[in-house]
Amino acid sequence: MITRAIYMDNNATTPVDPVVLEVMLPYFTEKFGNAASRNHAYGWEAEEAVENARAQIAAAVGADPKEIIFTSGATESNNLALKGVAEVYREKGNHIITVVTEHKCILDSAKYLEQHGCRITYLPVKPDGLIDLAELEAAITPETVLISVMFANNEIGVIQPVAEIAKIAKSHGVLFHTDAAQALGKVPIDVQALGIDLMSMSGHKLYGPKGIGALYVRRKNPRVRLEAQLHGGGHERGMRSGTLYVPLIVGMGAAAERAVQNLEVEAARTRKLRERLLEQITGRLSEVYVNGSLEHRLSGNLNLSFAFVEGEALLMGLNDTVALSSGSACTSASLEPSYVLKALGVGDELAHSSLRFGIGRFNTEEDIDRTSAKIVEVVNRLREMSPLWEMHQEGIDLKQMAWPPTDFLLPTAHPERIPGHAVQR
Ligand SMILES: Cc1ncc(COP(=O)(O)O)c(C=O)c1O
Repeated sequence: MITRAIYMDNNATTPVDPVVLEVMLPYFTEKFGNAASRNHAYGWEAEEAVENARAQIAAAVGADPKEIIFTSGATESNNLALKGVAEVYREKGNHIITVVTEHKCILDSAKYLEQHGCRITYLPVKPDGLIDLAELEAAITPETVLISVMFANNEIGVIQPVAEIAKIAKSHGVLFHTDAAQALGKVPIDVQALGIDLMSMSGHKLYGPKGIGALYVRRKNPRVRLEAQLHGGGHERGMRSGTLYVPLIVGMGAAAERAVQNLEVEAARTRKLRERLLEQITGRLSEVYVNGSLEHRLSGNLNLSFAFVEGEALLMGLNDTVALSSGSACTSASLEPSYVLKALGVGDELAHSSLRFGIGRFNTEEDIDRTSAKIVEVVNRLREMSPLWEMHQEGIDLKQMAWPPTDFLLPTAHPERIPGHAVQR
């Protein structure tokens, strides 16, 4: 019998919760109507299900149901937010501010807009992954129409100061968009209290299905206007045409409702699991570093660099036991080190030696114990094969040598940058 590896890559995607699947199933079979069919019960039934899901999502984030637009996922929501705002507000200005550590779908949308007459400011981040609010404010000009800063990062889980960003944006009359694909269901979100104008969400990050997402678009104070990016039957108040995928919408609604109901308890549980994992790993291995702030972070996320070990080799040694991502493989098919880790100032070698742990709803203490035991075993085995590790153990100062390259897997390339967060033992 093949035993499946533990799944601990919940920032990449989450399994559909069986309770959510149960709610979705009838909409694939007997309740198959088109939500836009106004002439018969099949259509009415589908429309009712869509509106129920819209209300569930709105309630999960403190919005009005009319402010929720269904899309195919956070990628589409982010494209619609950036391009939709840029087109409508062009008369006011053409400047957008975002951050270097955003998801590629924000960065690539920004790049596209740059090719079409927009000016984009890409804010840097501090070594802990947070933006500098003074730098944000200084970047605003009379031409600025939008600030887009992600709620929580997909690689390092770092949570940005969203309420403060919104306040700055509002005081300058600039719209504020946040990509909350990773945050929804893990961090309490109230778009009114936080002052968010547009917010992207995704079904498959919160134990709902893939291929479905939503965009929150504020209707009052201010009323945000958007240029549609998909034209057709005028669905979703004309902002996103296309026949609604009812089963997925129903699934996302149920998933959002369930995620926020159990939010506090689940966040505390996953935080404890993360602490257990970190303690077990750093208690038994030296030269392990935490990437990004531990304080301002999603409870289930951990991103670690293991000096003197190559991340891909580490993953290969682990993948019969646990499914994780590395800081080099997750961004693209190439083995470029993660641009997010590089933005924190992590050297190439330590970025290449990083692993992302995404602890989720179905992980247990036993998963943590098995994962840490295997990591310790594989890291020790790989380090034993490394001549650099041997030299390091003998106390040879590798920095003083002409060979190897100066920052080659040296812990000194990385620590001290995050006081209190670099775990060195
Ligand atoms: C922060 C963030 N934004 C956007 C996306 C894209 O979401 P989707 O897969 O729903 O298009 C992801 C998923 O990887 C993400 O983590």
